Amino acid sequence: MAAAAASRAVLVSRPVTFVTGNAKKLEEVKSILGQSIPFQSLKLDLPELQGEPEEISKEKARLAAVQGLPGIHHLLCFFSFLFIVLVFLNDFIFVKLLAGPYIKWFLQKIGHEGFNNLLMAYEDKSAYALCAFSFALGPDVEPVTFLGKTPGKIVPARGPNDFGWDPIFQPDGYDQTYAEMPKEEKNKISHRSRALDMVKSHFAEAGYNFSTSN
Ligand SMILES: O=P(O)(O)OP(=O)(O)OP(=O)(O)OC[C@H]1O[C@@H](n2cnc3c(O)ncnc32)[C@H](O)[C@@H]1O
Ligand SMILES: [Mg+2]
Repeated sequence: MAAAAASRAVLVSRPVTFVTGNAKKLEEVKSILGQSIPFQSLKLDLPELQGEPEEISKEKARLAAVQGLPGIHHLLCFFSFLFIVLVFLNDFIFVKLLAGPYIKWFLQKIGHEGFNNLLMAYEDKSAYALCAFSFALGPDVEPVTFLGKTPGKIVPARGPNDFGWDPIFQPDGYDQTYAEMPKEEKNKISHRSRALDMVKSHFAEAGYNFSTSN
């Protein structure tokens, strides 16, 4: 497979652009990717779209490639998106009202406690964290999407409150919330690291060969 990748190696002279305005996400992506994929970050004011995770992520990558960096061809660009999707009741409409693309707004308005209060009536507090990265080679190329998922449940907040819903998400098989875990531990099992593992494999298979100075 290495030989196959080498025979179609693509020389990339620019680092990948990771589109985010969230410093905590950036910190995690830096530590998960290490030196494996050279990237720079860019904050773009993109709309928080609604719909299915994969579609939202792809559309944001398209918008980023077209609006964010006009005139640059062969641009490499990521976009990440994050969801907690509650799976109790199997009631998808309810689920979508409570979570997914609305999580940011929801957290701002009602906080961790409000989120838990809403779920009080339901015994099953199952949830999963989902991360979507869409990678666009340029404005005219269909983005490719990678989804990473970590199952768990929603619990009353525990641990430092410095990153979104980390204090109320406890992954399956752990007695700590994401917020209570050491960062390296979260990064081993998180939705984000699972999606980035797929990104890394994709890059290796595509034979991207970076020749950037940073
Ligand atoms: O869209 P960008 O600019 O990347 O930054 P954002 O803060 O809007 O990030 P998302 O749309 O991905 O995330 C929606 C919400 O989920 C939160 N969030 C994202 N990843 C998280 C994680 O791993 N743990 C806890 N909260 C997270 C984040 O703080 C937001 O409140
Ligand atoms: Mg966002």
